[in-house]
Amino acid sequence: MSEIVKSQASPGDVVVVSANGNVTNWLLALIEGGIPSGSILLEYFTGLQASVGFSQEILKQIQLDVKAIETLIEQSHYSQSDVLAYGEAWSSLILSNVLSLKGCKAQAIDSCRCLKLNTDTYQYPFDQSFADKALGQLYSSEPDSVFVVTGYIALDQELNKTTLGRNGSDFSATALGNLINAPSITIWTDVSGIYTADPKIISKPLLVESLTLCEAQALSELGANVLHEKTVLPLLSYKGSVHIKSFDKPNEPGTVVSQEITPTNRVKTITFKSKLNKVCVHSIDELQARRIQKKIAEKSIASYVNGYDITQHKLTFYIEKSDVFSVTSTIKAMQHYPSVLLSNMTLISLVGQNIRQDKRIIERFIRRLSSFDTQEIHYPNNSHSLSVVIDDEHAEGLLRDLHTSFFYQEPTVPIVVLGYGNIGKKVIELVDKGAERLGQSLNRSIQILAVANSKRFVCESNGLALDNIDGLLSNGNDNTDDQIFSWLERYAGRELIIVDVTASKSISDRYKGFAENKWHIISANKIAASDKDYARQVESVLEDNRRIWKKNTTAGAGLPIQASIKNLHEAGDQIEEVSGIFSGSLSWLFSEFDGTKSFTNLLEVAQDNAYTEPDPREDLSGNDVIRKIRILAQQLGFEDAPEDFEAAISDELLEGELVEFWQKSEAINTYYQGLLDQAKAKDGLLRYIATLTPQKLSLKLEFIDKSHPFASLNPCDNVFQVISAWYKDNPLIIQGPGAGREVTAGGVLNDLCDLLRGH
Ligand SMILES: NC(=O)C1=CN([C@@H]2O[C@H](COP(=O)(O)OP(=O)(O)OC[C@H]3O[C@@H](n4cnc5c(N)ncnc54)[C@H](O)[C@@H]3O)[C@@H](O)[C@H]2O)C=CC1
Ligand SMILES: N[C@@H](CC=O)C(=O)O
Repeated sequence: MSEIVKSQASPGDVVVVSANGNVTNWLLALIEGGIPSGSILLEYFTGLQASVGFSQEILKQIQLDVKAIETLIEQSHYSQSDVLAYGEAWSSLILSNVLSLKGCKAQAIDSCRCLKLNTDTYQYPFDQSFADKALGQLYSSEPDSVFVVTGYIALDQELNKTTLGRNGSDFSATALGNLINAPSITIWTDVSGIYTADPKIISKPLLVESLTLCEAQALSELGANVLHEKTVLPLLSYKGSVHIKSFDKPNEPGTVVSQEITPTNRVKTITFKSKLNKVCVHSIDELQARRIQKKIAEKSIASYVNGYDITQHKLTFYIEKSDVFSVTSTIKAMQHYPSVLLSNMTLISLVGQNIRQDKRIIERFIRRLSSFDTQEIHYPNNSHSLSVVIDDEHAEGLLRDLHTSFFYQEPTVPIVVLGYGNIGKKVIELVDKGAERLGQSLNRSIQILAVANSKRFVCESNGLALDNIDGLLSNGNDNTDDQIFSWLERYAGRELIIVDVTASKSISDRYKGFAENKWHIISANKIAASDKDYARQVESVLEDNRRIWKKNTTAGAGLPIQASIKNLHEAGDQIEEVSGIFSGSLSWLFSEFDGTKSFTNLLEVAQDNAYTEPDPREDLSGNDVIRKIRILAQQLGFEDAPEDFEAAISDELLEGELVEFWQKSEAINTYYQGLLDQAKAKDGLLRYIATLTPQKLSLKLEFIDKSHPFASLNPCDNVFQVISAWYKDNPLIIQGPGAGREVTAGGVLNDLCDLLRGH
């Protein structure tokens, strides 16, 4: 902690400390007779001194203090607060000493010098003028020091030391921050901030980046551990920002709470409070009910789902099991008769500013509850939360269901199509035709929010009308500098699917950003997926954010080669080799090219049929197949094998710009006529064959025999021959069209369905 303070604090900053480790519990145990002496404290601080290296004088002081505490307790001459206050006092002495030893001038300050409560309860506010005077003196006498102030302790109205209850140090910190008008307050804790749900129950929940004050308050009232109700009280009048950060990962951004945060009107987090008991007090009027609630609050006991039934004259609420005795005796002392109706109940609440004003959120919440046997739904007084009570046994299941529903799935999934060429147009046409049926079968509707080509984009938050995208695009917004992404910023953090049907490197370079924005990706574009290091980074961010990257069409268009490899792997097969013809355009060209039409004529037809890449040289050079090989190699675990790739054309024919390429038609035709002649001479066929093994990734232009398994293909077919432990003597063959508008767009739709099903 001292390293964090040293690197982050400047002279004049206030650091509020709580007691080290278990010290408060041990002091309490000493008072209550749970432990006979303070030797455990002495052992602890001796060990701490050895590891942290604070001065021997402080250790001696602590030893004297522990002796004095033992004597006080023996003679029963003590107040509990006085004894408990030692924990924080020792912390502040140790931290200020360690900081000074590290060259950061620091002063230990007793918070009773500056924090005085105005009331005799734990309620805010503290005395501003008392704090101003004390802190003014401190600042003028020690202008170049960091002040290490004891948390948890303050003076009460009669100037007696008092403790501030559970999470008292955080309370002291926000109170002091507010009193001194600090621009920001950081609460250092053992978690990286506030999560969308308890990480002990939900694996890898999402970090909540920011909370409005209303959200923080609602959260704290629902018993959130990181943000206690009292901690939030001073923030109601505080103008700065509060950061909740982890001392283990100080460079991570954590969660920020501030009045400045713009409300998103969405569910930000789901709280979970288990082991609750329901208490009921019958035959009381509303005033008596309020008195009971006030008394319980004064005892610093949290009660939830408080409700007074005017017709039945009864008050009901939930409390933690450990508070039952204290609460029931308090109520009995007020001459009322409480009964404990239910035990082992859990309160689960959605929190987000104004969520109760959103009918869709309420409906979705109720729909999720319908498959669970819940006790009661509660609509708290504020409009920022929505709660349900369920028995402990079924609570985790409900939390998981709600968490998936509210953080990983939108009821209407927004889709953005990047690329409006051969494949993009067909994808939109298929979505337009099939969206309703798709929505029904998946129980989630889909909506295309935006479509872009390299020049223009169109967008509509409520979904574009898909029957006239051409018309819309002709008057669309400028996209020459990828301006669509400025518009898309509003969807950062929300579930959205990017469909990349461009062949663009600049779009591929944005995949990591898509993943960081918590967007799913479906790509037909092969560039990102074929770069193994980049693909790994993208996958890792997506996994952390529980998002999916589907890329089936990047090899074999609509053929299920990637899914088959994955299934065989998962089922335990060992794939030894995958070989075949992976280029749809070259497969078509080598089938059709018999010398009657020129090669470049056929190449133009292949381009019109959308078999080639936007730039057909990518096919002839081998680049397109090389990308497919690299994509499959990653799935096979062969990605580090040496590569031996050969182009399907000579290098000089590829030189220059695309227009120059077409100007070289004659030379290109002569080149391919030469290859055809060679094939005929051998009574063979020309094929561009890829082979993947753990030892080698290769791509070769070959003359094969007419009886070869890769000889009899339909024009444009791809063939994948898989040899594995299970398919050894008789290989698995996946064969069919490997390029074209329908098959590829159909493959993209398949990916979309799989993605929406969570595969
Ligand atoms: N044609 C096929 O059979 C198959 C194609 N693919 C892949 O699908 C992708 C698209 O192929 P086609 O539709 O044939 O290409 P295309 O050239 O017809 O369409 C590409 C579209 O992307 C747009 N674009 C380029 N840069 C952009 C940017 N920065 N932002 C937004 N849009 C941008 C272009 O304006 C164009 O509308 C390629 O990556 C290709 O490798 C994958 C499997 C099969
Ligand atoms: N240009 C590609 C299209 C599919 O990926 C090919 O020829 O196979």
